[in-house]
Amino acid sequence: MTTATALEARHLVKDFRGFRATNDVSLSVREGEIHAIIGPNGAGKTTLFNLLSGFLRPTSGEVALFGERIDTLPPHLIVRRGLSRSFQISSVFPSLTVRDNMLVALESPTNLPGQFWTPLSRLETLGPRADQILADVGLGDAPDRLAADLSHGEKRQLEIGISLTQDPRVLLLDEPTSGMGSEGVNRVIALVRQVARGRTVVLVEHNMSVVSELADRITVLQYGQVLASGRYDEVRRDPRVIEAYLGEEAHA
Ligand SMILES: Nc1ncnc2c1ncn2[C@@H]1O[C@H](COP(=O)(O)OP(=O)(O)OP(=O)(O)O)[C@@H](O)[C@H]1O
Repeated sequence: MTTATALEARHLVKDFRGFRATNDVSLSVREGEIHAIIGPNGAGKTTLFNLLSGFLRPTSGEVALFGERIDTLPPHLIVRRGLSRSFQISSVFPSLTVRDNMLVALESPTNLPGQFWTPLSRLETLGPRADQILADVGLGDAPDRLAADLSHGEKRQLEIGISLTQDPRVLLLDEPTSGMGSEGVNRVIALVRQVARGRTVVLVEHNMSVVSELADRITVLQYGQVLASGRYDEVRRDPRVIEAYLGEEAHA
């Protein structure tokens, strides 16, 4: 049985005033897999993420979602096609409760056709959906807490919950464990596994133990180029990858 390609980059190039941050990157993410993008600082991971989600336009090359080009679309239309990315914590409104944050996300313009304000009755129908997603991301017992009072890890849970309001087929997560202690990291690993059920996940991640726990396949970037791509256990043995990035860890 062949697996469909969910997300594909074809010869992507991104230049910033003469500096080539993304250099002929081709990458294929299969439907249903967890795919990690790794690489040293400055390798071009964030730039690639921005290209995949439409927040940057490529200088050349293409991005395709389930076989259809999306690199010419604005981000909100890419979301409607089924690709959603977690934003940094800034997408959370600190002065709202956890549940109200979910309601705001559920009634955002990408979820509802053009209406600036939402009638109370509509918000009420969104409530059960908000509660379900909060339960899925492990915040089912915290609906009335102010987002400002959440721990760093809980904010990331809420943030992932917000990206799930779009019910994406492909979810992009940008360093979901950054700044967390081991307890938070373990919680996020479990959460990513849970949200990956029935969808495709692409994540940028620095923590190699998280990558080894979660990723079916990885793509290693260096100097804006793909150094290696494939199954985690194969790629970690690639001498070029050991040399460039994994270092001591790969010898362990
Ligand atoms: N808007 C921009 N203008 C100019 N240069 C940029 C811009 N965005 C990124 N760069 C450069 O492109 C290169 C890749 O940056 P990018 O943030 O994509 O790397 P990264 O792998 O995500 O790094 P990190 O792990 O440190 O987050 C860096 O040298 C960076 O300075």
